[in-house]
Amino acid sequence: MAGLRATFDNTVARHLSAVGRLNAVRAALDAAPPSGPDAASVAAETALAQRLSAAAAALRDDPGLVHIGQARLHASSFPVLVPFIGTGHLAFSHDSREPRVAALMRAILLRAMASAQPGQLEIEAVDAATVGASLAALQPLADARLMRVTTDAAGLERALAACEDHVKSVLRGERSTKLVLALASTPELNEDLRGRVDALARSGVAGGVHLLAGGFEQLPTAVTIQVADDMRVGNPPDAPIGAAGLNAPVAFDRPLTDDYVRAEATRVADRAKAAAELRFADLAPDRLWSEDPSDGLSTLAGRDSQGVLRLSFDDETPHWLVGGRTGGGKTVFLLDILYGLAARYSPEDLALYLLDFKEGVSFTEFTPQSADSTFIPHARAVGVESDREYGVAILRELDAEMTRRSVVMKRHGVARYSQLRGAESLPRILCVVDEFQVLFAGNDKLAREAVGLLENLARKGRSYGVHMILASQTTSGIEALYTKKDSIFGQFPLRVALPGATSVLDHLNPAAQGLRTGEVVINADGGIAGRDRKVRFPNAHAESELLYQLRHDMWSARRDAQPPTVFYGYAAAHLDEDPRLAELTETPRPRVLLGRRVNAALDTAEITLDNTPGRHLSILGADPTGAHLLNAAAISLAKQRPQARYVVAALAEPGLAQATATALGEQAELVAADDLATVMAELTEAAQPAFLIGFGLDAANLTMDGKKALTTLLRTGPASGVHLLGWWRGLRRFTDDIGGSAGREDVSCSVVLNVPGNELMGHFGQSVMDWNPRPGRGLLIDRHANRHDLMVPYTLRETE
Ligand SMILES: Nc1ncnc2c1ncn2[C@@H]1O[C@H](COP(=O)(O)OP(=O)(O)OP(=O)(O)O)[C@@H](O)[C@H]1O
Repeated sequence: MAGLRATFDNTVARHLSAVGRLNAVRAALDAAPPSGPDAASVAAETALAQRLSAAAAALRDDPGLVHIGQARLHASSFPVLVPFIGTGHLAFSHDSREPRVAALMRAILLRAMASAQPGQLEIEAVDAATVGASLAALQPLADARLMRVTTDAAGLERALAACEDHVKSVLRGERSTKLVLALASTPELNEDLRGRVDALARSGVAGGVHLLAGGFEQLPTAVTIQVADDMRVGNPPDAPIGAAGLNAPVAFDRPLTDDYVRAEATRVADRAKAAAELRFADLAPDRLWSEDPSDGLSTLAGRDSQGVLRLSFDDETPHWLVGGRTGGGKTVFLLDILYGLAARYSPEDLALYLLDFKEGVSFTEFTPQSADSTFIPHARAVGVESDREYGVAILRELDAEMTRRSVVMKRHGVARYSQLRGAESLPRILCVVDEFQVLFAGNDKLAREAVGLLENLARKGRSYGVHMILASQTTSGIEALYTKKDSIFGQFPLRVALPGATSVLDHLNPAAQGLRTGEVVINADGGIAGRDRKVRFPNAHAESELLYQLRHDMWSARRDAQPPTVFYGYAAAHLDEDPRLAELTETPRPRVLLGRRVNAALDTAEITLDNTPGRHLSILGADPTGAHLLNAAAISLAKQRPQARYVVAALAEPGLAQATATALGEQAELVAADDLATVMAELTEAAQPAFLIGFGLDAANLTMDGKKALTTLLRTGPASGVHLLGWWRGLRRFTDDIGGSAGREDVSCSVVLNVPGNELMGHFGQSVMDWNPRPGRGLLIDRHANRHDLMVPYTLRETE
């Protein structure tokens, strides 16, 4: 209300001032003799013209007045200023087909834009008769989105609608910016359109809209400029100063050259662009971690002419959906948001779970690196080029966290996260999944689980302070969500459309068309048309020093925040990095460390070799990783069973087999292929703790006796501490060697490498059907524990 009153008062004051000025001009002119260039009247006119010139000079810098030319009074002349922005409208009797009108309009628009505060003025222009040519020199303003030029009837309608919206929002006190409707030349105006133009003219000044209208003899409350050989300026017909107008011919100013107009327009556009920019430095608050997450998380997303846009994760907009083509700025936008949030909320109040898959954003930024061991202390888990399994594991973790929170909330008798904050300060959780559609790839059991988890998180997350950003660069990615379960889509009211986004907004909403790098459309109404705000967001990449500084500041203030668990999908895993290795001590129930499990904890993939039947390990598949696994297994065993006998059969990868024997030390024996059967029988017979480590057992040329020695060892060995760890490069040979399905339970642990799931089912059952072999991954199957885990097998470094 106060805003409206101030605007009204201001308008009245300006109006009165303009009236005063015009009356002064009129009085001076009326005082001059109407004609007769006698000496006395020439002297009087000259004096008058001088006074008017002085007055005009004093007013020249008033941005509300525009200079249109020199009025001639017989032998003298004075500048003519007419009120415009903030006070009234200007109409010309001719449209922009008249070159003098076109030139004057260009000059007036340029001056108006140049003297407006950045972001305070926009131009809607219509030029049908010259198809935009009369305003072409102002193109830099159009490029900078300060001016929109349309050339047809549909464009005129849209421009009128934009002006009407503008008036309404100014009258409602929602904005105070100005809009110029420049009708350089209009298509044929029917009664309805003409009525709308008149209505805008009548309400426009109070509503912040000013008309610059070519081809209008009459326009409510406008000063009309009659273009004839000698131009005359008329008053608004209903203005209190009368209808006589300025009774003097006015010579137009010499037109500005197109080059000059273009250069000035470029300068104005650049200035506006710089002023509309939100800097990365503006994202962080003055004081780190000073905001309270009880009612939601919020941060700055960008800026437009209306000012800065703040976005939230709260009950209204609990989750966001982000789309944009590759190179559209998704990484930068997400960095802006995540750094903005991390700078506002402490790690006790905000926990980040960040997942990226191969084709999109990388969250390495948040993790400790070899060159820089700092990290963002809010990050709890980060998946860089993750496997789907890791993504689903994190979603499971978050789902379990919601269950935990529901128990805590019940205990405190509250139903919402915000109420819980009074009793317990659990952090709000933000989980970002970039290229989330990867989770659905394959349409298998894992995909179905992912859909179920996402739906649950989307539906219930807001109550438990768990929020999500799902991002995708492809239409099919976004549509995948819709086709999976449209109920998920509805849980994402906040849509973020970056350049190239096609299906994030409603399909009838064209707002994301033509977006440029650094621009984003935000729509908090599920993407419906008309609820968009287009802002520019800071380029975090261009401010790497600030980024570095902020990360270091947060890291220094981290208190006891631990580094995140990080899963680098592309990285190999090594036994010597496993903290468990150092903890191993002598035991009759040794654990075999094999790799890193691809789960939320990223813990060790291991099996225990105790004396229950079947405790042997088979490694299956031609992938040479099999040899590396045997090496890791042997080294972990040697620490726990130093007194046992170790026999190494080097039937494949002899170099690694030899290196393994060497690593085992003195107690290791290498056995030749021909002696294998004998040694197996001997180990079974001796019934002393022993491990047979077979590299390439498929190459063993076993006779019937040899096969028997093997199956006997498998069946009876574990009871006396005799275990086989063998690598078969083919599944068929392995199943034959163990006696087919009859021997199935005799080897209860396996690591499958490059053997596809459909081939495994015969031996391992339906549950392994979806196993999809890929480099650097294995499937650890423990029949006794009835589990199978995806793992990254331990391998030796290339230099080892
Ligand atoms: N706000 C911005 N202002 C100016 N340039 C920007 C802005 N945001 C991004 N860019 C530029 O656009 C390019 C692409 O940005 P970004 O890496 O974020 O895209 P992306 O969509 O994540 O692409 P990809 O998926 O291929 O990694 C970068 O060179 C970046 O500097």
